[in-house]
Amino acid sequence: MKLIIENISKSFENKEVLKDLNFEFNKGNIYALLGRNGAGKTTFFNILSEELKSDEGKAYIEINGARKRLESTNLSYVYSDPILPEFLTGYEFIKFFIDINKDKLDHPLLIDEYFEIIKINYEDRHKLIRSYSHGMKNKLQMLMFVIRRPPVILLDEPLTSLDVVVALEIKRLLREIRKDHIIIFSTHILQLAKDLCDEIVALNNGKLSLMQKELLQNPDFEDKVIEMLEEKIND
Ligand SMILES: Nc1ncnc2c1ncn2[C@@H]1O[C@H](COP(=O)(O)OP(=O)(O)OP(=O)(O)O)[C@@H](O)[C@H]1O
Repeated sequence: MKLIIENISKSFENKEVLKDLNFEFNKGNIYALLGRNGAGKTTFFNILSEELKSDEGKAYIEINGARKRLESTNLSYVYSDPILPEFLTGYEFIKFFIDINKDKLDHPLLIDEYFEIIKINYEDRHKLIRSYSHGMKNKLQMLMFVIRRPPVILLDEPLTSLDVVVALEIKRLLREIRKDHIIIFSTHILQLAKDLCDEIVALNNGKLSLMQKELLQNPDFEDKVIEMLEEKIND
């Protein structure tokens, strides 16, 4: 399975943010998407999830050699600022989410079993989402891909608001499911990229480029990445 990016460009007014992106992401890998503030990482994710239209170019998904347009149903998108129905309880929301997706789910777990995975306790499950902390909302968003297991999972700075225990559990979960998915993870935390990711992709000057894998093993990893991002932005 592959996620294929072909000639994607996007400008806002006269600012060219994404410049003719071409790239292939492969199943079984967790990709760290690195870039400076304002490099266009969220814009790229918004285009993949069809929340934003590209000016040019398209994304495709190739499964068993058959290629089709990437659709929002092929992916789960975990936003850095969770967007959830605040007027429902966590439990009501997950029940609703399972109901609307039930035709697509293979052996779904019980609602409470899902909450066990993300360690939201019994009492909190029945509170309004409005009262949840940022980290709890983030965990609830994560459940959406845990339940639905779509081919492509996009995570926009998701672990920063999670406590260390839950962050570790989510990392474990991502490692466990990676073999069946394409996971792209935007982060500014270089140590996290090093810990969790198989490949590093830089978004710089509107272009995507794969960094050398050996960089992950390099003891000066952080310095090298910073150097690379600085160099590219000054080109
Ligand atoms: N809807 C919009 N209208 C105008 N400009 C926008 C819009 N969305 C994004 N931009 C601009 O596009 C550029 C890329 O923004 P984007 O949020 O994609 O960057 P990012 O890499 O996710 O940044 P960060 O790491 O700071 O979250 C920025 O200059 C931003 O101001």
